[in-house]
Amino acid sequence: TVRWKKTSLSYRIAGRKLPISAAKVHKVFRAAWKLWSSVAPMKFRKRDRREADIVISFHNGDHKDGSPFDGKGGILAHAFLPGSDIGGDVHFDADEDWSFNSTGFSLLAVAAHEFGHALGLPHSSDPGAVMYPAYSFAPNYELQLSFRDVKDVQHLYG
Ligand SMILES: CC(C)C[C@H](C(=O)NO)C(=O)N[C@@H](CC(N)=O)C(=O)NCc1cccc(N)c1
Ligand SMILES: [Zn+2]
Repeated sequence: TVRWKKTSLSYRIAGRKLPISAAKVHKVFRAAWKLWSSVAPMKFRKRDRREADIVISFHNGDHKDGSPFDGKGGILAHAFLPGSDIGGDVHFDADEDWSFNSTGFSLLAVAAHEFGHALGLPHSSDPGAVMYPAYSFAPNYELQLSFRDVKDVQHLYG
């Protein structure tokens, strides 16, 4: 299993292609990190310096990392497992209708899922898990980690 050797990680939101207001995106990402840091001894700090551990960005189609996006629907985002350079980075498909309410794809739900991958978590077979492969809409206030998510992240970092 691949995991970070340190418990304090920095993340940077790169690029200008934010589909929605930067303030809202920052708020959603902080909330998504909080889901994981509330059950594992990890700290996540936003850093604007280049050498952040985790770089988060939005891209359309082929963005030269070997895993091109596919327009609306289908692949929503992907993340690289812990490691240097691109390790831990998270890419969101800029062609999706990202949203904070009931329409479109919930940026919070997808971020929580991708951040799980960035911590080293694979997909989980538990349909209620944030790490379940397929997206299922839940209102933001209802989004929470399943027992399986907690067990899996504590297995890595607990
Ligand atoms: C093979 C992977 C690159 C697929 C990609 C994924 O799992 N990224 O982490 C992905 O975007 N999967 C879609 C599958 C789909 N279109 O239903 C997804 O929704 N993943 C993100 C997601 C978001 C929120 C919750 C869950 N369970 C999954
Ligand atoms: Zn996934």
